[in-house]
Amino acid sequence: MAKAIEVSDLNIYYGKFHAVQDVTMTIRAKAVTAFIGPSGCGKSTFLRSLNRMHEVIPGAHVRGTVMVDGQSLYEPNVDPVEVRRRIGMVFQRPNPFPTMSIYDNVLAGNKLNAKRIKKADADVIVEKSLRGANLWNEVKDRLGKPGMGLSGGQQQRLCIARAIAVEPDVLLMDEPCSALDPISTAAVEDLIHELKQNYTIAIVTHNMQQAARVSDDTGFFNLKGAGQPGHLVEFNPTKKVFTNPEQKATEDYISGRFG
Ligand SMILES: Nc1ncnc2c1ncn2[C@@H]1O[C@H](COP(=O)(O)OP(=O)(O)OP(=O)(O)O)[C@@H](O)[C@H]1O
Repeated sequence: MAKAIEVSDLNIYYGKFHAVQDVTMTIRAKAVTAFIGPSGCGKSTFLRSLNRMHEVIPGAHVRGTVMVDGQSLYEPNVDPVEVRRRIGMVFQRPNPFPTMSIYDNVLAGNKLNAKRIKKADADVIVEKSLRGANLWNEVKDRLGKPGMGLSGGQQQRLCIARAIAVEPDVLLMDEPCSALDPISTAAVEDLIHELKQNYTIAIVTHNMQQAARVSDDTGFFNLKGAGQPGHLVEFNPTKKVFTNPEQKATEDYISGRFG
């Protein structure tokens, strides 16, 4: 079930380095939220803090709160592994498990999270997830073949199938199309559009046309200067950000005057 994420006064650190400062926003359920901004402003760091992926780096920590469905993700009694199941992630480079079949790739997350899954149940999950990722028709006759044998765009949709197979509440995507050709990019963008009917989606993208095409809300992050933390300059409906931004810095960025 799609859930909203409420972020309040979030500060993110790598050891002593303050990477992201004071972010407050609501990421709406069943909508796509894009994060844009120049390199190094903390978009990926912020995205990874939303499912506690950030803290796998030694010394990385946050101050502030991230609430999903009324529960704070950073409370001491919350299991980060469970958080990452509920809030899935798709990365820049498609990363199917190279030795696994397409079928087993889809189930990889389920097998990590559960005990044994009956074959009949597994078949249902695989078909549903591949259909959800718009990949079923292309792979249904070769489910036993390696995931690595697919094209880059198909591999990325396989990774999306793997992410949705565990039925998360939220999908985080970190530049999911940056390694893809335009046709595969269009397929993934279409898929994002369909997935938002059931999921809350947050996406980091360098491509402003992509943010404008796929997202409902956009957050523009910026840096005050080298060595300074990134911060959220503007968070508004995408239409507003791209046609009538509130902040001059946003307008400068989207019109290509810097970044
Ligand atoms: N593992 C890490 N250890 C220490 N500092 C890091 C680490 N990862 C990122 N940083 C620093 O945190 C800041 C934000 O980086 P981040 O990758 O989140 O930015 P970004 O906006 O996603 O950049 P890009 O668009 O280039 O991917 C940068 O100063 C970066 O050098």
